[in-house]
Amino acid sequence: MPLPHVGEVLTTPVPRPVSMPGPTEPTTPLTMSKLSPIEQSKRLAAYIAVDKHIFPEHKIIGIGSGSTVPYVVERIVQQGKELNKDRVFIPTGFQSKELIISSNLNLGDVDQFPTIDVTIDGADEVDLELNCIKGGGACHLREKVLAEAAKTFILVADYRKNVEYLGTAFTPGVPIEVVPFAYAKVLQNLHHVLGSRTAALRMAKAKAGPVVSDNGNFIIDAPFSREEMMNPYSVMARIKMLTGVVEVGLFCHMAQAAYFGNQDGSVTVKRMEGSQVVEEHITAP
Ligand SMILES: O=C[C@H](O)[C@H](O)[C@H](O)COP(=O)(O)O
Repeated sequence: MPLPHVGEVLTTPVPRPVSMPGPTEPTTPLTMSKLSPIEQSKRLAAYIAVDKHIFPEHKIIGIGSGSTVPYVVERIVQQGKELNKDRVFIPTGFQSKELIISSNLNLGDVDQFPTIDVTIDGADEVDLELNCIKGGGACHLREKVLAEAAKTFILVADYRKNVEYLGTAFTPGVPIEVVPFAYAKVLQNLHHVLGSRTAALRMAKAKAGPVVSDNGNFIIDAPFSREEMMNPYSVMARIKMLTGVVEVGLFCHMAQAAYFGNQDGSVTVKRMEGSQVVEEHITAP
């Protein structure tokens, strides 16, 4: 599949649920669909990230979680059955597992494939150095394993997630997965030792009691000050030292690039070039 160039008009079939068969679809400019502006920007970021990073030689592909990732899978499906028949897709949780199955893609797991060619995932926020907060959907343990397993780890998001410092727009705090029997002690340590005074157990919305992750664990959301979040690696390391913590939703120095769909139909790309992050804009009218 040819890569889009800066300024190129991207055209694509009108989106439909990936599992829904249909006649040959008309080609419509990406930004002229019936999706809301936010959904359009998510889709734009996802499509360009797939076009730029998922090549025919990539056979083991990690699929992240969240509301942007369905567009990643949609674009992968558009690469065609011939390319996808020899590929294996590794999910980061229940949602992406269902997505892979319903898209008729081959499902695998990271214990069979501990080395992944490319993982593409969403993010709750991404900072200037490509550090990010993940775990707004409680999937960050598996997501981090798949990010580490990947030769290339790519983030996709809409423009609201593109920030200077983590914790700017995503305010619930750092998601922390903890083993259930240790949650009260971890909370106490967060409040009194690490100074996250409002850290709280994440409660379920349509169930009495706490959110339970795909791994059977609880989630704590722990806010930290702007000053502390300017050094997310240090925050992550201190949380990770607390006994009972399984994983922290701060991904530091892991992503090679992040794609943000903008409201004007362009995509902002931040990518590592050596040890520097460079930024460019791709226009997809
Ligand atoms: O646990 C959830 C994941 O880290 C998601 O990738 C993250 O919350 C972003 O999701 P969305 O694309 O829906 O904003």
